[in-house]
Amino acid sequence: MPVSERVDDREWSGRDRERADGETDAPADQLGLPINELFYSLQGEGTLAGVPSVFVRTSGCNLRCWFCDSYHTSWEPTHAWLELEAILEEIESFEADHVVLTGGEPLVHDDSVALLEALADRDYHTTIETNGTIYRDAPIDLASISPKLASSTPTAARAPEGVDVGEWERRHEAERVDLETLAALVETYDVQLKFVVTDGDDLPEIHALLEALRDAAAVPIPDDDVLLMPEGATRERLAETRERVADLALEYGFRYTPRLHVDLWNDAPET
Ligand SMILES: C[S@@+](CC[C@H](N)C(=O)[O-])C[C@H]1O[C@@H](n2cnc3c(N)ncnc32)[C@H](O)[C@@H]1O
Ligand SMILES: Nc1nc2[nH]cc(C(=O)O)c2c(=O)[nH]1
Ligand code: SF4
Ligand SMILES: [Mg+2]
Repeated sequence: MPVSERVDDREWSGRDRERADGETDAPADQLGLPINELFYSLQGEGTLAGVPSVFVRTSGCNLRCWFCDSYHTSWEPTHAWLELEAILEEIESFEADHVVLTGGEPLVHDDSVALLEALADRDYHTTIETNGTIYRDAPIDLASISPKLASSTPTAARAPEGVDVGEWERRHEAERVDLETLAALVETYDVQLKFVVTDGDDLPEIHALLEALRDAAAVPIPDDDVLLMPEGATRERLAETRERVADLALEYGFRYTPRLHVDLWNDAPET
């Protein structure tokens, strides 16, 4: 049965809820993670686009992008809490060399490190999809960092349908960029910086962020590691944004990344 269809049989304790918001982690006595879905697909984004990979999607995020294409890991987190051994068993049931750990924000969870260590022991290539606000020391082959721009911040006028953004406008805005953390990530790991772009208004902020990060980091950050990704969780929306974003990549000399999985399977779960 797909993990996303399993019902978490534990009560939603206060602690679970906190964890889903990304503030605490799993019970100290068991290694495990809140898993929203676990599936086999083609990497749809970034420099490894097209590579068959197992995706492990943790639940819970410290941010709330208005456009989040994984609503059930951020705005309304749902999950089955799986022990590490069960997660590894499920991963190993697929024929894949690549594992992508994503979320939600996978780095809010202490046990993401234990999972990455277990995957490295088994010789998997690991990619982590992260918003770049949390640093952890772990065996990561590619840190796929997607720093969040001002255009991601939820407001009363720009929120998922039926959602009251409440304190999240302030909280998201306060936490979405942490230069020191970004610098530590780029100094430690092979990285790609994957910006979600809607239109040309996003470019000055990308340039300013890159300039500040290049000042803060002790390693060079070539433009080749900077990718512009069109905003859009559906084929319909991508049809509006992708050509504009491709033109911006050409104009400014950054890479463009498609969202292959959206082209192929639209917004279907487990793709
Ligand atoms: C759901 S996030 C999970 C990982 C992490 N929280 C992050 O934001 O990088 C996975 C990727 O999808 C991107 N993403 C989310 N919603 C999107 C949308 N509507 N259009 C384009 N990219 C989106 C994120 O920027 C990130 O690169
Ligand atoms: N196919 C596919 N590729 C992806 N690359 C990053 C994803 C993510 O949600 O982090 C993702 C995803 O959800 N599906
Ligand atoms: S940081 Fe990632 S998971 Fe969190 S709300 Fe934004 S896109 Fe969604
Ligand atoms: Mg996705």
